[in-house]
Amino acid sequence: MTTQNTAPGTNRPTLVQQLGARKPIEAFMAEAGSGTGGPHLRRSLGLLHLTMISVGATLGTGIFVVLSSAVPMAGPAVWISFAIAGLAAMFAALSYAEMAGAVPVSGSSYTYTYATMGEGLAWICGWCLVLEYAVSVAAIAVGAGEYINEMTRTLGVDLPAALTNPPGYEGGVFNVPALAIVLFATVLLVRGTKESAMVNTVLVFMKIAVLIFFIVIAFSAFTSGNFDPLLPMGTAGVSAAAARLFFSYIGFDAASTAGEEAKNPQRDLPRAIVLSMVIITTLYILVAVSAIGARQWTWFSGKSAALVQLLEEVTGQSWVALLFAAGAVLAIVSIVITVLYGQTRILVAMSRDGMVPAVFGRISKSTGAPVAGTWITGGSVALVAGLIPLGQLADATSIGTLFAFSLVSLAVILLRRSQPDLPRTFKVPLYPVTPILAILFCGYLMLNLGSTTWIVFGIWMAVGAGIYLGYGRRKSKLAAQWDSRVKH
Ligand SMILES: NC(=[NH2+])NCCC[C@H](N)C(=O)O
Repeated sequence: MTTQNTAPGTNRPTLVQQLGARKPIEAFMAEAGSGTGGPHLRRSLGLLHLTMISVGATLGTGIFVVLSSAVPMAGPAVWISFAIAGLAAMFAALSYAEMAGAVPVSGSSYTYTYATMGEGLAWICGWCLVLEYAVSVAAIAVGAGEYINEMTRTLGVDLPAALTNPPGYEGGVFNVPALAIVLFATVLLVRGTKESAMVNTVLVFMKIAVLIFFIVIAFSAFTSGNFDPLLPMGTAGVSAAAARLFFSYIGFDAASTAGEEAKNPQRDLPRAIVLSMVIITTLYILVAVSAIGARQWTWFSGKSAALVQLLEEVTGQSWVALLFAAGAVLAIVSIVITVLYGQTRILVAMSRDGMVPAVFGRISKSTGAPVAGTWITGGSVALVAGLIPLGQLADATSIGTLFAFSLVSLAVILLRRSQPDLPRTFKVPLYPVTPILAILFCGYLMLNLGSTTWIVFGIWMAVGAGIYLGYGRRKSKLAAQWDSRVKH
């Protein structure tokens, strides 16, 4: 190691210069593609696997539980709430599709922000992504204990609460199912991307099958009269429910973290992102329409597991509860695989820029995966999931996610202005209306989240700023090159 670059020379940028420093897109592409300086990620994913990564990260526990709280808010028009939330998500997804096609590397919104808005916002974005990915995946894994408990109870075995809940929550000591699922995903990811993507694809098909089973059964009890009156809670109820439902659409961006492992990223990433949104929105609206068709909207209020109860009543069978609990566990496993995958790839990109330690970017020669980084990330998430009840932090993930989404839409606009001739395999329709609407939608939903959530988010960002000033600012590769740029 030479001491030249690390010496605090007078040529280093000032804080303001460094925060605004943008890294050229050509530099991202060269680092990602060339494989200089050691093994690099392998290109093994086609359109199906990429789409299933996004569907896997999105289609989750949300849809299994959320109807019970959304139907009383919106009435039979809840399917319109799903459509509105889906539209908001689709606007953001279109922006992701354009950026992923133009800058197909693994850092997702962190990279897009670095290229268009500078290091400061890029770090903030990367730190928000840790909320969206690592923290949210731990929060989701925590729910696994509940469903596994439900499954074993149907089979006549009652697992001790001490082993299925985090400490301080219903007599819990350690949430073993949460730990086990995260470790399973970690081991799988260490073995290789292709293997993980294959397992994920199978799991996604299974969870889609459970939802289709629900849709078919519920439609068999369809009564069109249940949709009259359509708007008993007024249009305000419909939009409040839409804000609540947005959570169930988060995750479609996961494919954009696979930029360096896609066989044909320019073509397939935009397609995978848009396709996954179409699949998810269709399924959600069908679930909502069939559920309301089967039961009057007032029936849903106060039922925590409305979908399961509905199936039990319509079929008269109790094993459907087991099927649904199994569906929820499968959903959690595939979310954990895909979201953990995304987090490790974002960290690979950040480590290349010096924003996080180099160990996160070390790719194994034999598996082509960032093995050390995956163990560190998976191990930490597993411990957090087993030990910490994540209530408040989980809510803050929505703000972090929405913030990252709005940055991506802003990046679309900035990049169209700064590099109009950059090859783009996908362009958002109705530019600039679509990205502007996406930003407005995200901002509106952020404002709708409670004040405690904002405080938690503020604390999270303050911690992030501290880490940047203590680490990223000093280690930034871009700032180090600044030195040489000025010298030569
Ligand atoms: N990238 C993520 N944070 N994915 C998980 C989001 C939660 C998922 N949409 C659900 O309904 O359960």
